[in-house]
Amino acid sequence: MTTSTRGAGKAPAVLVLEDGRIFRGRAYGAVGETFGEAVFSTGMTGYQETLTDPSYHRQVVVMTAPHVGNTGVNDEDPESRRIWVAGYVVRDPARVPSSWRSRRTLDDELTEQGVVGVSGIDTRALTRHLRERGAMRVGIFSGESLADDAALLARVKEAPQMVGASLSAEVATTESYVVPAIGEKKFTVAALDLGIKGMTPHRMAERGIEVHVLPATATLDEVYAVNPDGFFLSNGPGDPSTVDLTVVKGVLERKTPLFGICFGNQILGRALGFGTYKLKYGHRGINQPVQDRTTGKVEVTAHNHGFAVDAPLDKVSDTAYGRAEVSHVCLNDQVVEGLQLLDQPAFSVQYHPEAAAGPHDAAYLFDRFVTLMEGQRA
Ligand SMILES: NC(=O)CC[C@H](N)C(=O)O
Repeated sequence: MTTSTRGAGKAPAVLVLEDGRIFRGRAYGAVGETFGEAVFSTGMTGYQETLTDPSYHRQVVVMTAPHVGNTGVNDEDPESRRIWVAGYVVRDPARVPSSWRSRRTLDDELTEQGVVGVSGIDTRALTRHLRERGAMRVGIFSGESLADDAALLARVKEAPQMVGASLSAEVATTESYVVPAIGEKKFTVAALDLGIKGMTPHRMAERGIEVHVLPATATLDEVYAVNPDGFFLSNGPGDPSTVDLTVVKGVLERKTPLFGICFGNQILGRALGFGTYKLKYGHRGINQPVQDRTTGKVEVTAHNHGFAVDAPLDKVSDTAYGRAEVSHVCLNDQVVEGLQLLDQPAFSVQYHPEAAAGPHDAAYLFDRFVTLMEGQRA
């Protein structure tokens, strides 16, 4: 969806929302044009992790934090091999980054990777607009010879919608690979890569898990070929209603311990027979309060989701795989943030316990997965 050229960093740029609202600023990163779904992230830090999270594929991310790029770009924090956001919107980019880890400026990195952005616009007004009207399609256009606004708006209206988009295959690995356990190997996990972040297998490896990361298209036979103690469903971009449920249902039938994160939670939900729906503007950021309904504890958590599971909060549901309940809920809006099965070892969360970036409150969920795998062996 993106075409771009290098250089001309301060060219005029225009951001056009599909409802006709327009913001004018200056080019940030590559000069050119791009289209996607406009969403906002409330994370004050962690922009490298956000940019490289494959779940942001086809989304134009608006940063509510007014200063972005202050710590530059380092080689340690990316969550995948490239930047995935379709476009980037900031108020006031840092001109001089400062960090002992910084290797280059964020502007240079965006330019290098051909990511079209815009700076110098009122991101607070834009965020309030998206909050009131909901996430919607957007285009960013920059360069010296911009077409008139009506022509740009017509192009935005031709861009694809997020509802109905099947995107995992565009971001996931095509070859399986192994992330070795750190220290003594205790378990083997088959992880379906629907757009996995690098920190996720690392969090498992830290707990003695050897993680076999499999392409999104892996079959049930390929999952069981690695002789897994557990099965993991990753985060990922797109609409969960487009995902084929054959593999996850096969895993549930065999009662293999299962853990899912974000897209994985939505897929587990659908496999259990719950619906998924699009939130008005979603949850993105690293400061979202979630209650674990099992313990009553509240965690501050990292989120990036535009869809959610439609499951009853007030009762246990009977599913094809036994009883299921909502284990976690977002305290801002009562959105379902986790599911657990009561008759077999399977659970998932809608948010990001791998915490890259984000607070580490939810790290215990990886320990829960280990406990389920231990229970299955005992
Ligand atoms: N981070 C994710 O896994 C996102 C899941 C899904 N694409 C959503 O937007 O809700």
